[in-house]
Amino acid sequence: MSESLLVVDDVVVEYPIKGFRTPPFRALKGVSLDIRAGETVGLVGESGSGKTTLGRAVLGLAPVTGGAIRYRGSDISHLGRAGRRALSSEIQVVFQDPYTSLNPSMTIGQILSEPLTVRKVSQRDASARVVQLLDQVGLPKGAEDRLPREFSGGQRQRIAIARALALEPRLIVCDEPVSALDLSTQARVLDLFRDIQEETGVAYLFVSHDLAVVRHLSHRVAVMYHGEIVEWGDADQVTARPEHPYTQRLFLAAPVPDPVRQEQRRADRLRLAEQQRELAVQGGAVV
Ligand SMILES: Nc1ncnc2c1ncn2[C@@H]1O[C@H](COP(=O)(O)OP(=O)(O)OP(=O)(O)O)[C@@H](O)[C@H]1O
Repeated sequence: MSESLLVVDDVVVEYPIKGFRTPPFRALKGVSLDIRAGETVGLVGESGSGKTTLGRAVLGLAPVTGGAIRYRGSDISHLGRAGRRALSSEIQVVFQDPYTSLNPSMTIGQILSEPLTVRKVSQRDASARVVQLLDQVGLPKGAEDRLPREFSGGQRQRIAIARALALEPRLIVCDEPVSALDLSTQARVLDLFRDIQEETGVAYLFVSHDLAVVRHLSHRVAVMYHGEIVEWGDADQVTARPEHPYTQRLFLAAPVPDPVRQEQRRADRLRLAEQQRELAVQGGAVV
C-alpha cells in the first residue's frame, strides 16, 4: 500500500429539487478522502448521511458540483460516456441487492462474459476467463450454464462479485454488498472480499451502515454525518477510540432503520440494478 489510487478532494454533490426556485439539496458538503492501491476504506454513517452518494459520485452517477475526484492523477468527476466506459475496466461496483442485479434470462456464463465480449475479447478467451472467475469466487463447476434463479442470495452476490472482477479492476465500490444476506452468509462473503484483495491487490470503497462489517474489512474508516466526514483515519483507531461525539454515539448504538429511507431505497433498487449491469458492461451512464 503506498500512493493514492483515488483522491476525493473537497467534493460537493447537489441534487436538483423540483419546484420553482427551490435550491438544490446538498448531499455532500465538501468531502475529502483517499484510497491507496490494495486498501479497503470503510464508509460508515447513519441512513441519509451521504455514503451511497459518495460511492455514486466515484462511479460518475451523482452530479459533482464542486471539488474533484482524481483517479491515478486524472480528474474523473465530469467524464463523458466514452471516458466512463474506458474507466469501467479500472473501477467497478457491487451493489446491495443480489436478486435484482443479475439479468434473470441470461446464464451465469453469459452474465460474466458480457463485459469481455463487449470489449471484443474472443468467445474462447471469455469462456476460459468465466471458468477462472467462477473458481475465484467459489462457485461450482457448471454454474456457467445455469440461471440466476437457481442460486441463493449469497451465491448471487458471488456472481455479482465475479462480474465486477471480470475486467480486473483496481478499485471496486461496494455499496452495502452484504446487508441483504443472512449473518453466516455475510461472514463468508466478507472473507471472499478479503481473499480476493489478497490475491489481486484490488482496493475497495466499502459502504456500510454496519460497524462490525466495516471493522472486519477496512484498513481506514471514514465516518459520515449530514454530508460531511466527521472522522477519518486508521480503522483500529477510529473504531476503538472514536473522537467525534457523533462517532461515539454511532458506535454505542446500532443505527435504527428509518422506514421512509428504507422505502426510498427499495424504490431505488431496480434502477441501481440496471445501472450496475450497465456499469459492468458499458461503463455506465453519465448524469
Ligand atoms: N437522487 C436523489 N435526489 C435527491 N436527493 C437524494 C437523491 N439521492 C439521495 N438523496 C438524498 O441525499 C442524502 C444522502 O443520501 P444517501 O443515499 O447518499 O445516504 P446514505 O448514507 O447512503 O443512506 P442509506 O444508508 O440509507 O443508503 C439523503 O438525504 C437522500 O434523501
